[in-house]
Amino acid sequence: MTSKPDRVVLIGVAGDSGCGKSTFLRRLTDLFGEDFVTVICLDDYHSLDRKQRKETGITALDPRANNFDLMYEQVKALKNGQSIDKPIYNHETGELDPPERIDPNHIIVIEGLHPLHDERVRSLLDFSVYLDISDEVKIAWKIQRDMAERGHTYDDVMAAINARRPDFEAYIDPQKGHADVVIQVLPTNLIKGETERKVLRVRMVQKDGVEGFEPAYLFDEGSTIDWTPCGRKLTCSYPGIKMFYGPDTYYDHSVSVLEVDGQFDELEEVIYIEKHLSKTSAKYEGEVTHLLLQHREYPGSNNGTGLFQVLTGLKMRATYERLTSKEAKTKVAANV
Ligand SMILES: Nc1ncnc2c1ncn2[C@@H]1O[C@H](COP(=O)(O)OP(=O)(O)OP(=O)(O)O)[C@@H](O)[C@H]1O
Ligand SMILES: O=C(CO)[C@H](O)[C@H](O)COP(=O)(O)O
Repeated sequence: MTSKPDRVVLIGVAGDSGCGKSTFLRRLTDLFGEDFVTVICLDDYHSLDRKQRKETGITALDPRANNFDLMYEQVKALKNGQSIDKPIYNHETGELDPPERIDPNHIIVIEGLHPLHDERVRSLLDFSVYLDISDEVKIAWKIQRDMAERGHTYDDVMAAINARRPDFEAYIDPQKGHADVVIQVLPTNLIKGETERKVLRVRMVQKDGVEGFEPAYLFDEGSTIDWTPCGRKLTCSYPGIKMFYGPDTYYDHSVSVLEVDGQFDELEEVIYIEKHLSKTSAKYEGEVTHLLLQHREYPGSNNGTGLFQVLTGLKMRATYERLTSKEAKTKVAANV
């Protein structure tokens, strides 16, 4: 950690396993600096170990396999500036290891299956994102990772996804109704029958009316816009790129949606799109493009997943800056 924080800002990153949380977290630590951010994986609050889950038939996605009372107490303590002794779930052994000491930090990220499930934990969050990967894309990513890197067969991957589905739908998916931003990753509409899921349609669903969070928009705030960027200014080979912006309703609340379908051939040219976006929370024109270029090797940098992860990171930075400057002003006013 750098210096003792005056105000701990708490961020939630929710999503199923294998949905790109690690990539998003890398973008966040790049933005804030590693020492400034502490990431807590909520798997550490599993109350049933692997053997007990197997015996009872309760999955890790089921709230009964997780200790939300402890999660709440510990997250609240960190937010109040107190250190905690956090349990550790060991994915190698499937058991709990002895706890580790975690000190408060400027930014604490709680990431995993359930950051938005428990009302008490949710109420502590200053900003939240849900990574919503459609089944088609999730299968493609899982196959790519688990077959190539972890030695699983196609049938293993499909069996694991199917076994998780009922509890995923019951307990994980509904959390997206509570998130400030939902990043939806869907198959492209540009190519009929594309099954490789290389080309993606990505939507950034931004909740309206959240204090201090100004949704980014394209061209004209509140309008509905379909935009095919100019082929001379943004090189994009077949099937091209399409963007959309407009208002919508999501889980009974009003949202502003940004969408990119397709992929960028030349990442440097994303500046052309950035110039047409407003309220990005960038500090200078070109910062969004610069952040994407900094890590062009991260998966999704050449499409809407990278672009919207960067934009969401900037919104988190804006929240951090707003809350910490408010805290400082309150202290000055109170002469502390
Ligand atoms: N934006 C993306 N575009 C293409 N593939 C991606 C993208 N994000 C993630 N992937 C693929 O999905 C895999 C899982 O991503 P990542 O490790 O970031 O997910 P995770 O949610 O942290 O998973 P876990 O919780 O299981 O560790 C990556 O190895 C990569 O193959
Ligand atoms: O969804 C998960 C979150 O990462 C894991 O499946 C869960 O944590 C259980 O882990 P393991 O399979 O290693 O016992």
